Amino acid sequence: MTLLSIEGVSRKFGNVTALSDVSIDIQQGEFFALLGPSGCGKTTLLRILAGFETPDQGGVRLDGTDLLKLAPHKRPVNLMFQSYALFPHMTVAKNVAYGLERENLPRAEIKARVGEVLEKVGLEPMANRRPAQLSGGQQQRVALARAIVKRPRLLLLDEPLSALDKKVRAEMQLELKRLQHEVGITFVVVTHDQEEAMSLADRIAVMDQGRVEQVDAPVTLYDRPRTYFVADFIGANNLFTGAIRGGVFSAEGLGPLPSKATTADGSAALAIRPERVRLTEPTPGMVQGVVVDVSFYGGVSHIAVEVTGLGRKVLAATQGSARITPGTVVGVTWRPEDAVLIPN
Ligand SMILES: Nc1ncnc2c1ncn2[C@@H]1O[C@H](COP(=O)(O)OP(=O)(O)OP(=O)(O)O)[C@@H](O)[C@H]1O
Repeated sequence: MTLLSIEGVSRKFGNVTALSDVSIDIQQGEFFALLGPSGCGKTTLLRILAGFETPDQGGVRLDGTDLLKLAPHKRPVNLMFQSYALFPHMTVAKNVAYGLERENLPRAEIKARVGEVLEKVGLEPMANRRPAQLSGGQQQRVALARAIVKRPRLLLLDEPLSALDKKVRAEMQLELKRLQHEVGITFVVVTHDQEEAMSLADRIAVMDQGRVEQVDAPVTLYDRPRTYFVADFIGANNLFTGAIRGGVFSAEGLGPLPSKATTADGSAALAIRPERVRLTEPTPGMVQGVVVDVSFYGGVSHIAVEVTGLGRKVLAATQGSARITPGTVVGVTWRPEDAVLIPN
């Protein structure tokens, strides 16, 4: 069931186009991510949903009602900020109760709801502490508790984990996912960190320069990128530009490459993941190159091959430590079905 419909939203600031005809449907109960490089417009879109920004064109519906007509505080939407914005002089419990107290709910109900939420985020034993007496990860949980205690239909999270160090961040990712499942609230998270988006979200909208490039599940974005930008942005990839003629893809400077062309003739790109690249004995007609670097990253090895005629390296990845040394001349190939063709 669609909860949120973003329909043809555009926004300009002077001559900068922050959003250009953005349309996205977000499902009830979904963990959704807006992912893209700095300046792609994701924060602007989040601010439009929260009500701090208005689009020049387009509409936004939540549960079928026009969200843009509602003032920010009237929207069944909560925004969790990057900086947690906790009140330093209030206890954890007070911080969480604050939003409910402002709604003048009965004391008993506030107490029950705060207790329930603190238990969910594992902070009950710390209910009487002040934010300064908590770790970064615990402060994060308070912020989250404060956002979900009001039971919004939609929770917006702006780079929620960027202030945490790597280890705490990994823990909080799992925690966020678990909590989202448990409370069943639809989450929309903004991030420029693709690993974070991939590990958290059910679906991701990849954005670039104010446009939505692709909306899909993480695995689909990885395996079947539909645009050059997505193929390049999500994970490591080897990309070749060229053209499809008569069902065969030929790369500029290299000639035909293994692929199964199902798309029409015309200019296109070919993407092949490093883990799909096979390095073999070179045979005539095969793409060839010289191994220039072998790096072991605990579990996987990355092998860089300077490809003849390309003036550029191709990256291969293998499990374990690679039994190949720099200077070796190799053939570079892959199974045709592993190559992704992206028409221009
Ligand atoms: N209030 C504003 N006035 C002028 N330009 C703005 C304003 N807000 C955003 N922009 C511009 O609009 C574009 C999109 O900005 P936005 O903050 O939405 O991007 P972002 O993807 O969230 O980037 P970041 O990850 O750096 O926050 C940028 O070029 C930005 O400079």
